[in-house]
Amino acid sequence: MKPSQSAAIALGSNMGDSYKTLEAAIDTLAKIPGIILQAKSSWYRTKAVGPPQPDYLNGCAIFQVEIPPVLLLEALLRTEKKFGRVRREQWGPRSLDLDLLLYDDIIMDTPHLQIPHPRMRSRAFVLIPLVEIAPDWVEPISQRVIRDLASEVDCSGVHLLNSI
Ligand SMILES: Nc1ncnc2c1ncn2[C@@H]1O[C@H](COP(=O)(O)O)[C@@H](O)[C@H]1O
Ligand SMILES: Nc1nc2c(c(=O)[nH]1)N=C(COP(=O)(O)OP(=O)(O)O)CN2
Repeated sequence: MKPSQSAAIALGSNMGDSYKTLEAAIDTLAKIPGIILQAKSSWYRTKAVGPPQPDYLNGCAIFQVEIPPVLLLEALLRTEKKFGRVRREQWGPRSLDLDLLLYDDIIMDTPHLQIPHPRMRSRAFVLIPLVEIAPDWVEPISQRVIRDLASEVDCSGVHLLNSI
C-alpha cells in the first residue's frame, strides 16, 4: 500500500446533540493513528430521506489515511458505537452515521464494504457538503467529478447551518 491515500467520509446524525456529536466524531477519528484530517465541510440541516423522522445534520470530511479500507471501516464502526449508535431499522434515526464514500480511486464490492458508497451519487445530503471540499474528485464508477454530480441533485431539502 502507498504511504498515504485520501478517504472521503460522510457524517450524519438526527438524535441527541447532533452538532456536538459530529464535531466530536471528527476529533475522535483524527486521533486514530493513520488517520489525519485534511478538510471538513460546513454542516447542513437536511430533510430525512426514508421513513418519517427528524431532520439530520450532515457534513463530510476528507482524511489522509495510512490504513487500508477495511481497517478504516472498522474505525468508523467503532466510532459510531462510541457515540451511542444502536442499529435498529435501516434508514432509521441515529445518533451517528459514518459512511466511507471514497478511498482514492478504489472500487471495491464485498459483502461488508462497497466503495464508492453505492448510494452517494444520488444523495444531496452527501454531495452538497462534499462538493465544498472535493469538487474535482472523480467518482470512479460514474467517472464523473463530484462538482458535476452535485449540480444534478435536488438540493431543496439541504440547508446550510454554518460555513467553513
Ligand atoms: N462504504 C461503506 N461505508 C459504511 N458502511 C458500509 C459501506 N459499505 C458497506 N457498509 C456496511 O454497511 C453497514 C453500515 O450501514 P449503515 O446503516 O450505513 O451504518 C456496515 O455494517 C458496513 O459493513
Ligand atoms: N437527510 C438524511 N437522510 C438520511 C440519512 C442522512 O444522513 N441524512 N441517512 C440515511 C442512511 O441510512 P442508512 O445508514 O441506514 O443506510 P445507507 O446504508 O443507505 O447509508 C437515510 N436518510
